[in-house]
Amino acid sequence: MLEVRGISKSFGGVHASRDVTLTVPQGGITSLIGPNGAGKTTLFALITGFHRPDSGSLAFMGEDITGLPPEAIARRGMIRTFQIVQPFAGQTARENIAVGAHLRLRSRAAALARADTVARQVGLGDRLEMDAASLTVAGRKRLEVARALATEPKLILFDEVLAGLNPSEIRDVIPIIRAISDSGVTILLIEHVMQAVMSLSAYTWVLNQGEIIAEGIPRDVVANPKVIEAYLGKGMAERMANREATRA
Ligand SMILES: Nc1ncnc2c1ncn2[C@@H]1O[C@H](COP(=O)(O)OP(=O)(O)OP(=O)(O)O)[C@@H](O)[C@H]1O
Repeated sequence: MLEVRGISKSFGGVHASRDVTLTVPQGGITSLIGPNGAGKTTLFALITGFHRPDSGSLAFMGEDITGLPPEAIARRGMIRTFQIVQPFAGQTARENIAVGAHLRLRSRAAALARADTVARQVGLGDRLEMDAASLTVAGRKRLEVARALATEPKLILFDEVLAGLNPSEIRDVIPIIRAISDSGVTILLIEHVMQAVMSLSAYTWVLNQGEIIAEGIPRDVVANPKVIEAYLGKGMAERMANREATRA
């Protein structure tokens, strides 16, 4: 569905993406993990046209999308969410979600009706009249998901939709993500909450310093010494390996 081929991007001397190649299959949920600063958000921004790659190419649904702006990519059916949700203050949750719906619907009434439908899908049906700025963090995260869904995407890139939520809020949102996937929308998520990565995603790529260092089913990937080293640092990874060896 999405093919990322040899994408690289530097900011000054920082190689935020180094020759990243991956293919997201149609249907289901896959994920992108990696320590802070690994280049996950940058890769989302490159895929969805917010940054231009220095080299490499992107194809979505079999068509080249390299260099297209975000709106053109969204029209083709690929949308991202943002880690920091910034709703339009002074507008209701319904109006905020309708902004997404306007990508495909010109009529105000149709966009507002679509907003109502997706708000119910994400459990915001009872907060449509609230000023979006007064939503809680969990409410804002749902709003961001709804705004993306309102664009009628084929593929959604979720950037840490669970960040900042408490365990019970996370438990509430996981079934919503699963239901979106079951409705036929393909999902690629960036997530630090490992429990969610393990329970939701069928396949994961691990980024470190802009590079993919491992990929596979999450259970195997989190046991990979290279991945443990990337998260914990070399010293800690070696100590863990020694402890395992002593136990065996
Ligand atoms: N616009 C930019 N200008 C300069 N440097 C940038 C820019 N965007 C990202 N970077 C740098 O690129 C690297 C990757 O950052 P990125 O935000 O993609 O990582 P991340 O894996 O999403 O991190 P986190 O998990 O903390 O959100 C970092 O070193 C960051 O400082």
